[in-house]
Amino acid sequence: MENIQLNVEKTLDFISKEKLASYEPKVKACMETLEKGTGLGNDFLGWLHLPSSITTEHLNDLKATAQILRENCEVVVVAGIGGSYLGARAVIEAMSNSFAWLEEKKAGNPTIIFAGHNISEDYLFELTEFLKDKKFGVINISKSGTTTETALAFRLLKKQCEDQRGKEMARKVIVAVTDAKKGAARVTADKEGYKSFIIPDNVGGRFSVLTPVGLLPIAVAGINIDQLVAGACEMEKVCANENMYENPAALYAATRNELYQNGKKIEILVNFQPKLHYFMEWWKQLYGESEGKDHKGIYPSSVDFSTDLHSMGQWIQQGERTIFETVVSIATPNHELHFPSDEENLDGLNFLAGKRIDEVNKMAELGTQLAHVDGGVPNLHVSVPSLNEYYLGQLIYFFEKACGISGYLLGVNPFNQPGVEAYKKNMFALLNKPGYEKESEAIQARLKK
Ligand SMILES: O=P(O)(O)OC[C@H]1O[C@H](O)[C@H](O)[C@@H](O)[C@@H]1O
Repeated sequence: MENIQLNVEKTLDFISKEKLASYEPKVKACMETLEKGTGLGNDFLGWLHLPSSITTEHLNDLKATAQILRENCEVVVVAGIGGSYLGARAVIEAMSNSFAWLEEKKAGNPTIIFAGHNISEDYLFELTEFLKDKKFGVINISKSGTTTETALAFRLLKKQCEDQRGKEMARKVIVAVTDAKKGAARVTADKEGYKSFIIPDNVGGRFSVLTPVGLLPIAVAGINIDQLVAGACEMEKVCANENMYENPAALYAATRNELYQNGKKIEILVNFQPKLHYFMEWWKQLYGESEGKDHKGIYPSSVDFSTDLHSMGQWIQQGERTIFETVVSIATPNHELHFPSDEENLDGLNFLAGKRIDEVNKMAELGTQLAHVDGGVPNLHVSVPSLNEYYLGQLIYFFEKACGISGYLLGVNPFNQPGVEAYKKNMFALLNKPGYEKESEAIQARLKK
């Protein structure tokens, strides 16, 4: 079977081949540091050999739990934020029919919706209203078990589920994915007797999609987790290659770091397939939290083309030349649709008659690549044979491995996120959370100035 392929040819007008080649020993050293666990953040390397360590027994346990939720729920609400949300959403959106959410909700094939990733009163009000006449279940996902957004949504959902479905059924259709011992989500799960799955200590949130954090909701959505893991396993092998040119993760890490050294401070991840929108959101957290620290790091952004060619296309073509693009391109669509011919040809589109829609999309992609490279935007290209679980698994592992290497090349700890705490501290102080008395006083004094 083919694998995903990375092509960096279209960056070579901007960085030298020789300079890129000089990364080979550095990349090799970073890979060794990851393997030996001798680098910064080395207590968070559980993702590195995660795919190949997943057992059939574990997958069966996840599938059995997923089946209980599928059988007993018309809707399953997945509560989580950041790494406890984006991976599941990325895969579920990529693998679902774009209009499935408009169909009637059915037990046996529940609709998945997400909560706990914002603090919007309107969102939560509308969600609780929508759930009023639904047989719903909840997957409560939080590694720390204390994240405010998720805990807030879960308290509302737990109560509503118990009120609507009774304590006994609620116990059946509420599942927790959290730490083995710590945190409020663990305490609640143990006390209420919920089925629970453990997030390993050594896997950070943004690297956790192949743990129950991602696998459980993905299985509940009826998506093949065996294939997802199989794809990741294949990439685990491919991305262990010491030859940089045969290892897409190594080559991607080297190329983007050399571009960064040449003033390309922003990476835009591009898709021509709207189902990949949330995959790009997942990627942004992965790279943003891993590399954006010590006043360094490429700013990860994303666009959905051709939609955004009609909004951000202008900026990309002619704005400040500090950007490069990485296109994730699906080679063959899953469906066939031919453009019809029209006798009157009032719209003048008969030159497209008989063509597949994807042929037009591919010409948009090629035309965009040529235009943007001409306009001074280096272009990396990741070709994905087709959009399925297997290749999503490959993409996930490829980007994770590249992220580890890239962070070490940059000289940061890719596995922590200390900067995220600053807003939380202020919010807790402003809300007078017990334990934040000093901070509350200080922040109130500051606001009075
Ligand atoms: O899984 P949780 O502990 O609830 O954390 C959810 C997310 O929130 C945090 O603030 C971090 O920035 C993320 O890295 C993490 O994935």
